[in-house]
Amino acid sequence: MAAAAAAPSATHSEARQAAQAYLNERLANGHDAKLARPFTVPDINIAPSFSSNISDRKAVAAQIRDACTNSGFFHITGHGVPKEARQAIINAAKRFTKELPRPKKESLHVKNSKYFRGWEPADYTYVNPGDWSAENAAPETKEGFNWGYEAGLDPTGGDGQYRELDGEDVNGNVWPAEADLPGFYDAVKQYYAEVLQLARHLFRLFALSLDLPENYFDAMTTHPGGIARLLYYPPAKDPQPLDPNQKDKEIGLGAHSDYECFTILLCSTASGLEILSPENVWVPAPAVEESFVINVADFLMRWTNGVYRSTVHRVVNRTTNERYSIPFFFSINYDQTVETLPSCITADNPSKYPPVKAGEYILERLKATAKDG
Ligand SMILES: O=C(O)CCC(=O)C(=O)O
Ligand SMILES: [Fe+2]
Repeated sequence: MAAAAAAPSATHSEARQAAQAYLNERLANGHDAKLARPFTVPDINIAPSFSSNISDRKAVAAQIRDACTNSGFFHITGHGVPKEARQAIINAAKRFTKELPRPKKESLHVKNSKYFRGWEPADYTYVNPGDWSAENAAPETKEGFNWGYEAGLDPTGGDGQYRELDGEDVNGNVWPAEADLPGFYDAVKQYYAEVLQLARHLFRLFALSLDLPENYFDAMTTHPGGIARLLYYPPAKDPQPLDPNQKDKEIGLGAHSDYECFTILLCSTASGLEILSPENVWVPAPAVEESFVINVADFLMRWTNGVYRSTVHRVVNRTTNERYSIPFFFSINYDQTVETLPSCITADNPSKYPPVKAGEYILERLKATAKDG
């Protein structure tokens, strides 16, 4: 059953504690893990998935299933998102970071948003959320700007039913004034429209990959959650090569797993993203030209009863170059309550999770990473 009308939601603490426990467990264990096969981030050309022939679409879906049950990360090429839109959003990230004066950024400060939208300064988040009050707590080096879905960014025009993370009939986005950053909103809109439609397409492939009808998620993504961020990582002051025995001091973004269903990530430069293998080794995600990185996030892991893997990752800029990235975290309609997907329940793997409303789960996870959360 996908939608459960009167089903109770999971408690907030369940969402928070399960996620923290998972992260702790992943960071602490794994040295003895025996892998059935190498941990890889495969390249998947999804061009055949746009074919009218179902067997072509199923062939791509099979590759996605393989990646999601192994590393939980893959690259896609053949996605059809134009180069101009990708360049324009990287440029928008640079302009927001470098051209918007500090007082204008302050007026968009994320601390003023109960939905975590707006400007997130570098010292606002900590490498290990939870220890931010400890004396030696290290701030992350990244700076960012967050926004979410709004019907005006959706090429379908939406269905008029968007609800915020807490179910409110409002939209929590905040934007710089057009006069302060001319053309910024347009670049965001052009890119967001592209990745939103790509995400809906990918969800159809996820459905096939999970032995569900291809349109299984369509009605759940008519006014979906879709938080995106412009991220800036400053050059390393003291660049250090990746070394499992050394403790990195300059962490751009601390170890975490993403919260929603899956992430579509665009990066300006090759290096920086590192993925934690089951043996507890940080593996650099290799850059693939023209590609996006796709990774499974926690809500989908939960929804698939753990069949699909949400994998811990972090970002360390080990170069003296600036790094920009644009993650897009795709969710379903925030007001949708879900139960474990039927194709992921077997006699050996009974449902592990109670029903949960998408927005409530994600809001709780966002609160847990914030300073005052
Ligand atoms: O900047 C990146 O490459 C990854 C960002 C990321 O993991 C996140 O924002 O969750
Ligand atoms: Fe992430």
